[in-house]
Amino acid sequence: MKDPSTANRHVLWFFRGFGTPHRRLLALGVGMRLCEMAADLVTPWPVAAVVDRVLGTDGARNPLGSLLDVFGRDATAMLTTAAALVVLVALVSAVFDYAGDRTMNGVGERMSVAIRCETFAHLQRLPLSYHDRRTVGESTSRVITDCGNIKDSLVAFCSVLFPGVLSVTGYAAALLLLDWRFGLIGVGAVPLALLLGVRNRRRGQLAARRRREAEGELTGLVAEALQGIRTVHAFGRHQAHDREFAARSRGLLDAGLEAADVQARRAPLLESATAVGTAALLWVGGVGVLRGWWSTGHLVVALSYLTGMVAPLRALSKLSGTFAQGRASAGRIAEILREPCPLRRPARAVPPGLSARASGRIDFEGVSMRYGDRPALHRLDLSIGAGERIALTGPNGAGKSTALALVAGLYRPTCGTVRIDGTATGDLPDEWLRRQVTAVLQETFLFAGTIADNIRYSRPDAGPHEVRAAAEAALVTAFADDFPDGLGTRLGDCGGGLSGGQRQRVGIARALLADAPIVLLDEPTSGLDAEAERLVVAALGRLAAHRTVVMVTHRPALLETATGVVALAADEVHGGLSPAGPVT
Ligand SMILES: Nc1ncnc2c1ncn2[C@@H]1O[C@H](COP(=O)(O)OP(=O)(O)OP(=O)(O)O)[C@@H](O)[C@H]1O
Repeated sequence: MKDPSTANRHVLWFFRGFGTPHRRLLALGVGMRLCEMAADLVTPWPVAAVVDRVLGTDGARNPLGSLLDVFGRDATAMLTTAAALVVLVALVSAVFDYAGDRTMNGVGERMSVAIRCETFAHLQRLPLSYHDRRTVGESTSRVITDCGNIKDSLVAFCSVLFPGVLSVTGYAAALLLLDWRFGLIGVGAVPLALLLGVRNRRRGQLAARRRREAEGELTGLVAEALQGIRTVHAFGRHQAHDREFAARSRGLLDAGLEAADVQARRAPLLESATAVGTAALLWVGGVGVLRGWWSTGHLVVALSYLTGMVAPLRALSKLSGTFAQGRASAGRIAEILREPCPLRRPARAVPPGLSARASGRIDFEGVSMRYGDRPALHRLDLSIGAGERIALTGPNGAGKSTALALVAGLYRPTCGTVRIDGTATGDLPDEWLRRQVTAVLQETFLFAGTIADNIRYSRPDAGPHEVRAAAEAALVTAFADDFPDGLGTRLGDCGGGLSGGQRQRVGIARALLADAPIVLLDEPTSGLDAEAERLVVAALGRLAAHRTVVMVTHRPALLETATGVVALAADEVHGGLSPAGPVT
C-alpha cells in the first residue's frame, strides 16, 4: 500500500495551481514576515545592552551598547533609551505581524474559496455514473467539510506554519552568528523535537483520514434519513436509524480518541526537548560568561532566541491535528478533481449537416448498456421517425428508463450507437444535445424558489410572457392563479407545497418552455389520481404536439396517445435471443 505521507505530499502539490493567481500577494506576505523576523531578532538586544552597560561592566562587546547613549550616559537616561527601544521594536514587529498575517491569511482564504468553487463545479459536471456510486450526503460532506478543513489548513499554513518555519530558521541562524556553540545547542534542540514527533505524525495522519471517512459516512446517513423522513415516520423506523448512526459513530469515536491521544503527546514531547535545549544553553552559556568568553547580555540574547525558537514549534504542534485533517481532506477533494469530466472538455463544433434544431429522428443500433457489471439493455435496434410518439413497455428492469437516459446522453452505451438525426450522441456537442432533448420524469424535481423560477429553469432568458404562456399550456395557471401570489408563489425546500399532479404540470411547463424537438416521458402520470392524470395527460398532449416523443408508461390514458408501442423483453437484458420487440 502507498505510504499515506507520500500520497499526501502529492495531494498538496496537486493544489499548487490555486496559489498561482496570488503570487504577488504571497511575495508581499513573505516580505512582511521577513521584516517582522528582523524586528524580533532585534527585540532582546536593548535588554542585553541594559544588562551589560547599565547593570554590568561589559558594554563594549554589545552591538547596541552605544545606542543607549542617545539621551545621555547616566544610568537613568540609558534605561529610558532601552525602554523606548523595546517598545519601538515591539511596535515595528507588531505592524509587520499584522500586515503579514492579513496578507497571508487572505491568500489562504482566497485559495480555499477557489478550491471549493472548483470542487462544486467539477462535481456537478461529473457523469451520472459517478453520482450513482456516491450518496448525496457523502458528496455534500466533501464540498462543505473537506473544503472547510483545507481552508483551516491553508490559513494555518499561512499564519502559523510558514512564519513558524521562518522564525525557527531565523533564530537558529542568529544563534549561530552570535556564537557557534549557542548555535549548535539551538539547532540540536529542533531535530530532537522533530524526531520525537515523527512517529506521532504518521499516527495522526492515519487517524485524521479514518476520521474524515467516518464523518463522510455519517453525513451520508443523516442526509438519507432526512430525505426519507416521511418514510421513516410512516414506518416508525427511528430506532433502526438511531442504531445504525450510533454503530457508525463508534468508528468516528475510535479515530477521534486516537487523534486526541496523538495531540496530547505532542506538547510534553516538545517541552522535554525544549527543557534539554534550555538546560544545555544555560550551562554552556553560564560557564562561558564565568570564563569571560562572552557577556551576560549575550547569554540573555541567546536564551531569548532559544525561547523564540520554541514558541513557533509549540504553536505548530498544536496545529498538527489541523494539518493532518487538512491533508486527509485534500486527498478526498483531489479524488473528485481527478475524476475525468467530459463536460469540461472544450466544446465541440456541431457536426456538418446538422441544423440548430434537430428534426427529431432517433435510431438505436445494436445498443447495449451495463451499469458496472449489471446488465440493463441488450442489443436494442429501434428507429423512431421525426414526430412519432413511441411508448416503450416491458417488465420491471427491462431497460426502458435506461433507453431514455441514452437518448438524453446521460450515459454512453456500453456497445452500439444511439443516433439523433443520424449522428451518434457521443459525437454531438453537449450544449447542442441539451437543446434538442427535454424530459418529464416520474417525479419532477422542483427547487426552492417561485413557481415561475422553476418553469424558467429550462430557459433562464425566457421573458415573463413566455413563462406565463408555458404555464397556461401546461395547466399550471389553472391552480397557481388561485394562490395569492400566482406564479410568484414561493415553494419550500425541494419545491415543497404542491401536490404530485401540480408538480408534474410545473415540470411539463418547464419542458414546454425548453421547446426541444425531442420529449422523453418517464412514467409522468404514475401515482396520480384519475382527475390529476386527466389534467397531466391534457398538458402532455400540448407538449407532444409536433415533437418526437419517447415515453415509458403503463397507464392506458397516456398509452392511447402513442403512435406506436415497443415492448422490451426482460430476457433481452439478460442476453436472451429475442430481438427488440415489435412495433404494434
Ligand atoms: N443507476 C443505476 N445504477 C446501477 N444499475 C441500474 C441503474 N439504473 C438502472 N439500473 C439497473 O438496470 C436495469 C434496467 O433498469 P431500468 O430502470 O432501465 O429498467 P426499467 O425497464 O425502466 O424498469 P422499471 O419499469 O422498473 O422502471 C435494472 O436491473 C436496474 O437495476
